[in-house]
Amino acid sequence: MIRYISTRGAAPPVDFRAATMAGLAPDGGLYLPDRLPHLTGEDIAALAGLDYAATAQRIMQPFVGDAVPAADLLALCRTAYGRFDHAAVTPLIQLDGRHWLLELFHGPTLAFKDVALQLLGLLLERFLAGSDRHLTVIGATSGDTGSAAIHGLAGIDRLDIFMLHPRGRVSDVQRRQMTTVLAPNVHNLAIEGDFDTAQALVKRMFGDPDIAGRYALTAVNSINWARLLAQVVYYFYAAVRLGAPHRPVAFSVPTGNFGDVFAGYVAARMGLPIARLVVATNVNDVLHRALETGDYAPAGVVETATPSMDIAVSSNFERLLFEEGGRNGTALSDQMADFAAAGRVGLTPEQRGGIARRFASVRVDGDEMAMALRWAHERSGQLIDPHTAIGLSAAQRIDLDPAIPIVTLATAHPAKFRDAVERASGNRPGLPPRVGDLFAREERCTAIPGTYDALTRYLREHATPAA
Ligand SMILES: N[C@@H](CCOP(=O)(O)O)C(=O)O
Repeated sequence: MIRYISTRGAAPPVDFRAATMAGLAPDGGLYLPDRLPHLTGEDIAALAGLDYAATAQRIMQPFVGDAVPAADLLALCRTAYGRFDHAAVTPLIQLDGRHWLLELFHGPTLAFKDVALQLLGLLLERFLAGSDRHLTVIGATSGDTGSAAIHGLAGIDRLDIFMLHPRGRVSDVQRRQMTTVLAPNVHNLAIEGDFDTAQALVKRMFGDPDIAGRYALTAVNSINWARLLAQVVYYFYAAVRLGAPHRPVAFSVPTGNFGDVFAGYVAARMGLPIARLVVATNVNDVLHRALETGDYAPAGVVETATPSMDIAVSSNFERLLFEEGGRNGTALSDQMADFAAAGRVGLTPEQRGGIARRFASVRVDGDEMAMALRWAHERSGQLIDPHTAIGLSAAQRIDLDPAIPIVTLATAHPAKFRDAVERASGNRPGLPPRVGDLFAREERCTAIPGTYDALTRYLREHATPAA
């Protein structure tokens, strides 16, 4: 059975249930499976006959093991993906002979995060039902994770969620999707600072014995392995529909925290013929620079029309460094300590070589994003969101055999970023029926300074201790 090990090598291996409920490993590392199951060409071809929920169960079961029996996992997937308003759950849209969009935004909060967080909510609810524990979910969001997590976890018994977003730096739709959920277990905190301020505060809490010892903390950001696992599924689902295993497919992924594209890497390592994974960044380009130069050196973040990607420190890059560094927890732990001390770290030749075999990267600025957005609109009559346009622009510029189809992950519905879409295209997307009365709903949110003291004070006043 698959066990979960920490990238930092100093935490005991655990099963899927424990890894999911913990979020982050106790040594500060990120959980990864101790081995990846391999799918043969025949296994992959057999996925063609399955719908989305059945594909999800088939891909995830080896990772989940007996933490959830097969029939139950399938039922959870049917419930989670039954909440999407497209029969294909994640439909593929063709733009031209080569370019495709994989629409991941048909869930309750109109972003790809729903694919994982609808299921994660159900998994946490099930795991809690079989225990006498209370969980405190603590998360940081630049807009999409927060709304998807809140919609996945609102109302769950014995679970509270504290979601930090950078005040004034998320779109009005993103904010309201969070702050209009008034369930008593939901706490929205608007902090002074940017997403990295919020993410650093959250990570610090996990390493603080005073806090982590008092509350059973868990994470719903992509540092939680279960988030990524659910995202591996749509790479298989899309590639099979485009001819895998007989034809390789490339993916272009707009990314900030490296979670979504790392899920594609996992799919490739499991045997899916992925010709290339394109890391598409906006001008906050730490990932592009790391891939180009081998120097992982976060810099200050500037505000852009693609706020979900306005991130300096990319949490899941640690997972890639672990995988491509020979899965050596001690070496990775030293590398991360150097990173913490110097604020930058050099990749080893082994890491650079491994990464170059699977990934390419493109930095896309605001004008290039707007051009891709307009191109998609002219080509398909469809508005795309600015993050998707970053991915599409990168896909158009990548040097790849033209016979290989390239799928851009359409990570959010354009209505989530109405102002930016209108600025780029002159067209304002309407709000889909799902969120039609969003602007008439009451909001609840607490503004706090972006300091550890302010956050822990709030938590002590509002969270439930573990025992
Ligand atoms: N873009 C994200 C930032 C957090 O990413 P996650 O995938 O680690 O949850 C957001 O929308 O909040």
